[in-house]
Amino acid sequence: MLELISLKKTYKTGDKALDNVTISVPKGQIVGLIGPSGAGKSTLIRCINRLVEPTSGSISLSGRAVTGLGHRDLRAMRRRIGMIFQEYALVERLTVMENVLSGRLGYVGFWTSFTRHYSSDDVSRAYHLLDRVGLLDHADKRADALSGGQRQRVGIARALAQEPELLLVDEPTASLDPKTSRQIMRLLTGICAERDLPAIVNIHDVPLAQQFMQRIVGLRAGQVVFDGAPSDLTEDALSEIYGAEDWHAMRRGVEEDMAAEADGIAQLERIGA
Ligand SMILES: Nc1ncnc2c1ncn2[C@@H]1O[C@H](COP(=O)(O)OP(=O)(O)OP(=O)(O)O)[C@@H](O)[C@H]1O
Repeated sequence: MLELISLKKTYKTGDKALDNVTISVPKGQIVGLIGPSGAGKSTLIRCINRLVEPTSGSISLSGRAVTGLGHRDLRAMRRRIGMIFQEYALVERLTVMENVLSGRLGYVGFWTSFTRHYSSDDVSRAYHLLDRVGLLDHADKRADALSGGQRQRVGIARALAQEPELLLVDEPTASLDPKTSRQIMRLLTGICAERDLPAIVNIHDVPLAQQFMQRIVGLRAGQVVFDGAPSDLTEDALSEIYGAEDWHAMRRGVEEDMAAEADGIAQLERIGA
């Protein structure tokens, strides 16, 4: 269980990015964080693993405090939190396998990280994860030879190699086309369900959030203005979160895209492919 209590963040510039955020996320729950640009979504994600230092409030994971930890304990705590980024953050010249194994770096000593001789347990775990994300045949490819969707699969496998207790996911599909985005969301939610892993996903695409998230938290100007099931995300609730921003445009886009995808499948079926 992740617990955030009265979390506040005011940057040195005076920008109030988070204003009294209180939420808890039980094991296995996958929460979509939505809101307009500047609402504080990235700040919230980054406060949880203290890449950004909260101004006040408390954070705990499985009953253990995250706020107030010194350097050493913070490093140990960060192992327990897997992070998946929009831009994948892979090491381009390393192989898929090496990128996944780098998820173990928080656990190994300096010499292992320097020589990159991982234990056979680490290697077999990495193979297992590559199989789960559908990349077993690509283990020896360099990361820069992969498509966007494949790169995000490596990002997911690397985060899981840490054996995290929580996943923080920052706009995982922002650089992907709609069909690949849905495949990635399906993979991510499937993995969280299998492992009873809680996740917070910063997702700017409302229809995608509604389709895949179990719970949605809407932020506006650093405050939680919606917290509920995707089915409760009515037009009024969306107006409350987004104000004048045109979220209708996003919804139209996804409907057109899903219709095109269904059309393509029907055509393939007609020609017997
Ligand atoms: N490093 C920083 N220094 C000063 N202000 C910042 C910093 N990072 C973010 N902010 C401010 O904090 C507020 C919240 O920003 P944040 O990036 O968390 O929002 P967001 O909801 O993730 O936006 P987006 O969807 O555009 O990424 C904004 O007003 C932003 O300008």
